[in-house]
Amino acid sequence: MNVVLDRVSVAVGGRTVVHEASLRVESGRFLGLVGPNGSGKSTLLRALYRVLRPHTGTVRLAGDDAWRLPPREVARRVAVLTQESGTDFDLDVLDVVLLGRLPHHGGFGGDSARDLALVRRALERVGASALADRPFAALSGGERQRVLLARALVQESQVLVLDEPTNHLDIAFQLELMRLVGGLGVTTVAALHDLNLAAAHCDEIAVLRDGRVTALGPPDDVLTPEVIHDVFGVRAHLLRHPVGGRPLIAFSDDTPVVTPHQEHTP
Ligand SMILES: Nc1ncnc2c1ncn2[C@@H]1O[C@H](COP(=O)(O)OP(=O)(O)OP(=O)(O)O)[C@@H](O)[C@H]1O
Repeated sequence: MNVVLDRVSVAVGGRTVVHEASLRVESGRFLGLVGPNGSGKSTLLRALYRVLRPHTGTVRLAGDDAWRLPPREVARRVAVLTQESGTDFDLDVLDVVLLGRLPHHGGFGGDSARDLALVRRALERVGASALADRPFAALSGGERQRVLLARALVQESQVLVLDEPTNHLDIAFQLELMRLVGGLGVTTVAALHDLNLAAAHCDEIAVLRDGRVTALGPPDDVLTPEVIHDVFGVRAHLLRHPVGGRPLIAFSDDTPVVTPHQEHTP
């Protein structure tokens, strides 16, 4: 299922924070959204998964305007893993993951043997089977993140939206999550802070700056030292990963601390 954003502008708190953003993610491709804090990544994603209505532009899922589709249909098409995904559930882990099946049912009580089998399998895939009967609220940040990924997996959607999915995760599970998501074959849009994870796993990268898409393309074309310096205000060196040759970015701390909006003096 392809995802197309066409000149999407979104305002929050009376201020436009995403300006005419256009993106196209082909079916099964993985787009990474990178950019400084406050550049509008989460806001753009919220417009995509139908939480914040753009004031101009369109979001299309397989050609259909996401804001004209019934919310349940969007929930069937798009699974979301965000930072704020329900940290206040008063439910056991198994039930939290079962919530991912809701878009496929009329409400609670529709859990079938297939649903439970999907939930068990998803918990296994994210290495969280042992947590199944624990209260969700009592889990660590990384354990919660795994469970919420399992919830997204059981949704069996064709589009996956991830907002800083590797937050809280140990390095092994960061890599596992990216590998797992990359192997699902679903269209994925992920806001990522780790440029090396983005370079290693994304088919394409969109760089947001002040709510505008300033660069878009394959990691090799986009994650250049020039773009990184321009957007993040840090000096970067482009290396090659010894295994596979993907871009590997090393940062130097010999640049003065500046915000990307300030003038840089050479
Ligand atoms: N509910 C809100 N009310 C007012 N302003 C908001 C709200 N949500 C976000 N903003 C502002 O919109 C801008 C974009 O925020 P957003 O969370 O989309 O950025 P981000 O790129 O995801 O940031 P980060 O990397 O820090 O998570 C920021 O200036 C933020 O302060």
